[in-house]
Amino acid sequence: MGDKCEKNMHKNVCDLKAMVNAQNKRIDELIRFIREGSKTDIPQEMTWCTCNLNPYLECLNPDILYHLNLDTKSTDFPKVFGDVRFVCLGGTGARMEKFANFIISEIGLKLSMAVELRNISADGHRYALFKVGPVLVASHGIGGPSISIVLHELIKLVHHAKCQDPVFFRMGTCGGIGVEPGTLVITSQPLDGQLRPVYEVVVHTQPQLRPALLDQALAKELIALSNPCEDGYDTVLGKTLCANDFYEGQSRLDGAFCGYNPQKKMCFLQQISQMGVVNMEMESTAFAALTNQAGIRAAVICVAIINRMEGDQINSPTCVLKDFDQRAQILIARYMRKVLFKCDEDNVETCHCDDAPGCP
Ligand SMILES: O=P(O)(O)O[C@H]1O[C@H](CO)[C@@H](O)[C@H]1O
Ligand SMILES: O=c1cc[nH]c(=O)[nH]1
Repeated sequence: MGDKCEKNMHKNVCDLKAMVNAQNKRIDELIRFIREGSKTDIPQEMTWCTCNLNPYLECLNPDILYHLNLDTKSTDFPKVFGDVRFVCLGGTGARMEKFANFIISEIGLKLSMAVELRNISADGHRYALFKVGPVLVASHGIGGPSISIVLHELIKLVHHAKCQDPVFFRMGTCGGIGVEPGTLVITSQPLDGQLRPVYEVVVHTQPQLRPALLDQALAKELIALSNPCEDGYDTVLGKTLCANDFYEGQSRLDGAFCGYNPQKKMCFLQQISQMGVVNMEMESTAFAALTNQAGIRAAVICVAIINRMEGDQINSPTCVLKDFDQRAQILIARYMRKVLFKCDEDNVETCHCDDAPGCP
């Protein structure tokens, strides 16, 4: 009885503490708003501020990031992850491990020969997680629910680690809408299956529509880093349709079920193309909504592995798909070098690499 009472009291104290903290943060925000008023031209949703996060997090001691197999008691988050500046996500563990290896040389990081790249979350058996200096690399599986879970945990990770203004990327594959296979697509606006710029989360039976917003300046910065003549492929900016399914959800004719005909499919693809949609994939709305809610700058870069105007089946040879896979990685590496070494690709001699990790 005494124990139960104590537990209840502890919970009430925790709830009260969380409420007071949340209120204090709101008051701080209000004061800042009154002081700075319209001088502040940074949209609030694009400012990394932990005050947007769940106030109950402060009561968790330890906080267990179950799917990443990490907790704040056995890992010193600020020490291990505090230097993270980029968080890169993609569908599969194997692709993300390759990216982690690629980024080691791309950012001139010197890993001690004795230190092997290690999947930090291997024992969680859900997602892969690698750390390469200031770059955290994770897999997210397929679809909104899967990426949502790993994003909750990664956002908590960067929060607990006190990372400074981290930038998140989703790098993936997609079906192109009227673009050549191999084209790199940077998402300007993700749309859900109903063509709404939102991610729908059902809470207590009620659908909540969260704005699926990406950082437009970051998208433009990435486009500016592409070089179609040298790269040998196009990089385009456009809207992305985020489906909940690979087959019927993307109007394919090759799923196990299909309740429409080829004319209806083409009509749909043309309709979305006219709206400015250039590709389809399956995670961009969740990714944009969660990062936006946390005020984290984020971008989605996917390579088209098929032009859906011309077919449904992915029939490019594995070696071609491997080459396609590298394209988003190359662009993201350019961005990282630009940020870390403060240099333009065209003007390498003006680089300053004082705050770069293990700078050669
Ligand atoms: O290539 P990745 O990043 O895994 O993403 C795309 O590929 C999967 C479907 O094959 C979906 O998850 C889609 O979004
Ligand atoms: O057509 C495609 C290709 C990759 N990923 C998708 O979601 N759709």
